Amino acid sequence: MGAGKTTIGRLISQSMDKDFYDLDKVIEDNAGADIPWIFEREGEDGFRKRETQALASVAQSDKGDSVLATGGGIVMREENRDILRENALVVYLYASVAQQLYRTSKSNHRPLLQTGDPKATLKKLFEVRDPLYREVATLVIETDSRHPRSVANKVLDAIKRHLKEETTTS
Ligand SMILES: Nc1ncnc2c1ncn2[C@@H]1O[C@H](COP(=O)(O)OP(=O)(O)O)[C@@H](O)[C@H]1O
Ligand SMILES: O=C(O)C1=C[C@@H](OP(=O)(O)O)[C@@H](O)[C@H](O)C1
Ligand SMILES: [Mg+2]
Repeated sequence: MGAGKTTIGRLISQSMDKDFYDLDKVIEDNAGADIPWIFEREGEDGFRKRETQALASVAQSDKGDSVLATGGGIVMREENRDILRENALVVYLYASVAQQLYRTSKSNHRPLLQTGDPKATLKKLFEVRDPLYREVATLVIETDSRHPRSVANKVLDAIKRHLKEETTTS
């Protein structure tokens, strides 16, 4: 949370002239309710079920030609990691816990952080999720000391380099 997935995803989709989806928005549209409401009524489990359904449906309907920003917890389920690996070039936007805390502090739309100690929560989630992101990612991009436009340019360059390497080695 706060790595910049939604912000950077939108920027790179514009630069690449591709459609952009934010999985949280897909979940909200399907549910006709926002994420805090889903967590309140259905708990995290209910949200995760909706998240997997939404990911599977985007992966199935999309021809692999769009940019998808996921929610931060997408790597928690093995099923989701398999879908990502099989259908996408996955970019892990790395942000330190300090940056995550700073960037998420302006919004109260993340139910998991509506606790007395969001820093401790982010730290705990980071310890579990960072290795899972590294396992599933094609590219890892560091975001801490960069503005969104500069992160987006770094992602675009890394994708171009990766695709070029893929064509020269195949
Ligand atoms: N590289 C960055 N540097 C500074 N602020 C950023 C950066 N990336 C995103 N932000 C800001 O942090 C907040 C959270 O970004 P968001 O894209 O919603 O993250 P995520 O979708 O990963 O939770 C937003 O206010 C956004 O403008
Ligand atoms: O990390 C998580 O478990 C979550 C991250 C959120 O998305 P962002 O990572 O875009 O904030 C959203 O999916 C939900 O609040 C749960
Ligand atoms: Mg987001």
